[in-house]
Amino acid sequence: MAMTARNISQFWEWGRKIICVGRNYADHAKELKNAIPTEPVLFLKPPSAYVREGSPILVPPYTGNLHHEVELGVVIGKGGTAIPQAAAMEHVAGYALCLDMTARDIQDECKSRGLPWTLAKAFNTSCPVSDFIPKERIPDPANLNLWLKVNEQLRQNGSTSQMIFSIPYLISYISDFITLEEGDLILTGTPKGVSAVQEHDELQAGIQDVVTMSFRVDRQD
Ligand SMILES: O=C([O-])CC(=O)C(=O)O
Ligand SMILES: [Mg+2]
Repeated sequence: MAMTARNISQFWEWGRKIICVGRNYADHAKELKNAIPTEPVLFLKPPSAYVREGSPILVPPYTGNLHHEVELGVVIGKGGTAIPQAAAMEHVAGYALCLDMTARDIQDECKSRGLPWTLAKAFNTSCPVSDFIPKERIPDPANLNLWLKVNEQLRQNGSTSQMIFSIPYLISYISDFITLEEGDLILTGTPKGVSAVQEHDELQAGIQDVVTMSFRVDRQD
């Protein structure tokens, strides 16, 4: 069989890790009554969390409060450990619009019991992802409008200029502890406006004039 070169524009098929940053927007930290972090809050999703347009977001049977979180995803093109902030953008191949689907009731229970967020954040279809956006199409990732609608109603509308920790800072910080590899994805946190979704809802999200995507919500059988 002929070897075919892997194409970064299908990074979700590579089986690489998804590193998520939490509480990176003060307005979202406040709406959930969390303190403003002094260091990035990190958690992971497995690559089995990816879902692409055309397939539904599945509500796990154990949650009664599934939330949307619209986020800018940063796709790593060149791996590294202890990457200095000044070189961080050289490690970026591009971007993707992502949702960090969250079982909020399970997360609340995990928080109160001091347990990890895995079942709240890492279940199948917890990471809907848009087409790959090459880096050249987003010259200033620190000034992008992100929005999300549920059944045509605007729920989230924020700007990446509100991030507490910048993309270069996050790449540098994460790579001090977790080696970044080509094809990894960093979810950079959500602005305010998170809310519950139900079976049969239609979610639409976009990055200003760059990309839009839509997903239907279904119940898991
Ligand atoms: O669950 C949370 O609120 C943390 C998080 O992912 C975010 O801020 O994007
Ligand atoms: Mg999030």
